[in-house]
Amino acid sequence: MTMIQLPFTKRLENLPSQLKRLSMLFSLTIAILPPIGYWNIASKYKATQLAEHAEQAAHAVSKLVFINPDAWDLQFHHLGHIVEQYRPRTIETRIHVKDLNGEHLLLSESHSHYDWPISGSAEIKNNTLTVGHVTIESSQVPLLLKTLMVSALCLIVATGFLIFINRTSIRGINRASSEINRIHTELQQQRTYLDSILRSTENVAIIATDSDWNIQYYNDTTTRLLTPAASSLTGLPLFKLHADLWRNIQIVQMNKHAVSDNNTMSFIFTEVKQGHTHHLQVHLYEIAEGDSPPSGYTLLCSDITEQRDAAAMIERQATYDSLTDLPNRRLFLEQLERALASGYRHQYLGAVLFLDIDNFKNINDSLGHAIGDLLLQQVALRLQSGIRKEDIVARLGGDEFVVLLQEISSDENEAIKLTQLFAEKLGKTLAVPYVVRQHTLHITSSIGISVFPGSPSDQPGDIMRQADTAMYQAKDAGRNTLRLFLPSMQHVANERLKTLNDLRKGIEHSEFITFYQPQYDQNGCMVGAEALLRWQHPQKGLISPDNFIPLAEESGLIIELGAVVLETALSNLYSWIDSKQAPLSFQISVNISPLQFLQDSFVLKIKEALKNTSIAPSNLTLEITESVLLDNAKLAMEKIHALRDFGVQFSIDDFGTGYSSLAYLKQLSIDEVKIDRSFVRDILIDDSDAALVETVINLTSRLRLDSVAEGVETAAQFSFLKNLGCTRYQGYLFSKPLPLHEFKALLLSQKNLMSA
Ligand SMILES: Nc1nc2c(ncn2[C@@H]2O[C@@H]3COP(=O)(O)O[C@H]4[C@@H](O)[C@H](n5cnc6c(=O)[nH]c(N)nc65)O[C@@H]4COP(=O)(O)O[C@H]3[C@H]2O)c(=O)[nH]1
Repeated sequence: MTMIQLPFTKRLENLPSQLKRLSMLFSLTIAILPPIGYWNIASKYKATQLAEHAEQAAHAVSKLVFINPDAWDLQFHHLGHIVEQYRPRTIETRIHVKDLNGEHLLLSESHSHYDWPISGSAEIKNNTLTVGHVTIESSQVPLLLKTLMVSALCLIVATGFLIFINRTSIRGINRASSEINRIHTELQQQRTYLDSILRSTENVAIIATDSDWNIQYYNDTTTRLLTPAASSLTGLPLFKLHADLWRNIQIVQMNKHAVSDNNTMSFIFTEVKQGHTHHLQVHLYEIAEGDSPPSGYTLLCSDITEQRDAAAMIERQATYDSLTDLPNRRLFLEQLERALASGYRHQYLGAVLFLDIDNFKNINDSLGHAIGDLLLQQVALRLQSGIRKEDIVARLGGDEFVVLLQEISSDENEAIKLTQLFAEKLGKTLAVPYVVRQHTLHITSSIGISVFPGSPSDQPGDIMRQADTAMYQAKDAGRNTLRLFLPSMQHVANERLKTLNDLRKGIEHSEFITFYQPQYDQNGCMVGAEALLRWQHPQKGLISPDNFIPLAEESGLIIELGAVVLETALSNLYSWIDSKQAPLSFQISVNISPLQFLQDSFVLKIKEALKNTSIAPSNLTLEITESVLLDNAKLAMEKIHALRDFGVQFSIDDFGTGYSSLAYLKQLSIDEVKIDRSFVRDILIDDSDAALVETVINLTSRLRLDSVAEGVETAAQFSFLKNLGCTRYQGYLFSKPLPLHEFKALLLSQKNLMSA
């Protein structure tokens, strides 16, 4: 950056002193030259005058010599008379007439003082012979006095001139100079200010050119941003600074109307420097007055690479899932919209596969989110490698994935067949065991398929909903399967959504009540009861748990419901024991859903519930299913141990229906095993069921565990089980699950029976 130079101000500053010197010189000249000139001229004139008079006098004397050559020098009187005639009248003079030997013949004086004389002399001739001289002298003192007077006059004039020059011109110049200096200082300040502004625009290269695109000004950023070859750019044509940028400017100028706003043109220039892509935002301003051609151009270039990268990153974050790097719901819906339009146009069918990992929540909750996340990443990779290039796989969130298959076939049957085959293959690919850290995980998936376009009015949201509905159908059908969306499913999906809303409202309005089903020992004594949930729906009446527990588990609402049952059952037990309706040892069994059990705060919540209701921990039996023990046995056992140490009892519910192995039972730190009612039901007709029940009872007795037979409906079943050594019984033979008041009545009758 260069500062404004004002050379004339420097010269102007020097002007007064120069003028002063000049005027002094001039005054000196005025003071000196005229007197000298006067002196010279006047003295020369006087000398000439004296010489002329001397000449005339000598001539007159020469005539006398001619007449009397021998005695002329004795005729003093006559000589005196002659020379007197030629004496200058205006000045005082002394006339000498001398013979050839220099002897004075005559000395005639008109005045007595002749200091510092000047003289004029002429020869007296006798024919050609010089016989003497006439010399006329005069004093130079009067001339000197006059010269001094002239000098004095000139001095006055010179002094006056000096004073005049000083008073007028020099002061004026000084004033003008200081005014110019002030303006200059102001300009400098403004320039400095502007410079600092220009400098502060660190990321903006500013270049000003003349009308021929030669650089007139540039800031420091220019050299950094455009890395020119030349060290100084001033005067350099713009195309030499950056040939590619120059080409862009030319193109922009050609398409001025398309990109310009009055005299401003903007464009983005992209270049690759050392393997990195850089984006420059360029603003080009024409410097022009009205319609006149531009007198120059200003270019502002700023590096917007970072902003662009950030925008691209934000765009990516908005459209991609950060965990799996798959497209997210938004991007998927956009692609689906395009696929719908194109499929409809070209009469090709496509499909959306809605995929959900079965029981993923259990993995996530039991092994931790980190393992869950790693598993999802592996699932994403398998899905991606299993699709064609033109298909898209996206993650909607959690363990939900969607696959978009485009242009499968123009024939509907063919499209459905191919999609089903593809979905089956995908399901198998996903079922291959995963190794995540030290865990080997087995998963299955439920897949819902929607083939599109069904109707021209189909929107992406409709297709997604249909695939989602089909996926839920697959889940309901026992998981690890796939379902194709059928219009009838929509009704089921709507019902499901409605039930979920009702469920939420039901919790809010305390529509859930607890029933109690008694449990008996071998002697027919009531020793405990199982708390069973019911939904007292305002319109639909009493709803059985089989109709809402699965949905409550899927939606997580089971946690709230489970807490309600636990609290209600414990506080009721307290009042029964307190009122002596039930013995101190009376056992209350409460079902615990896997989701409840997997909660980190589970142990704490159970302890708190017991403390809040003042129930001894040994009165509470928690019924858990085997599945909670399978996924993360270590953590499950830790929780069981913590609560057993506290005194709480544990029961394995639905024993025999899942993966239960009798060997495994040994390692479980539990108190009882509940034999599922499906085995009890057929115990007298199915030998294998009878054998299994017998084995379970034998084992539990050897392990000193209680065995509870569920669903005992007949006396025959009861006696068969009793013979096998089953310790407790629950079933319609004794009582159905009862509402509180009926159960209390049952307790009372039992008490009366005992005391009778
Ligand atoms: N056919 C027949 N059935 C009998 C007989 N004796 C009892 N039952 C039924 O067997 C089920 C026993 O409960 P479960 O195995 O824990 O099975 C329960 C349990 O898994 C779940 N459930 C019920 N209440 C709760 C709860 O509070 N929390 C949780 N997490 N699940 C619950 O719902 C399931 C069904 O409960 P319910 O419909 O009450 O069905 C009850 C009961 O009514 C019989 O002799 N014959």
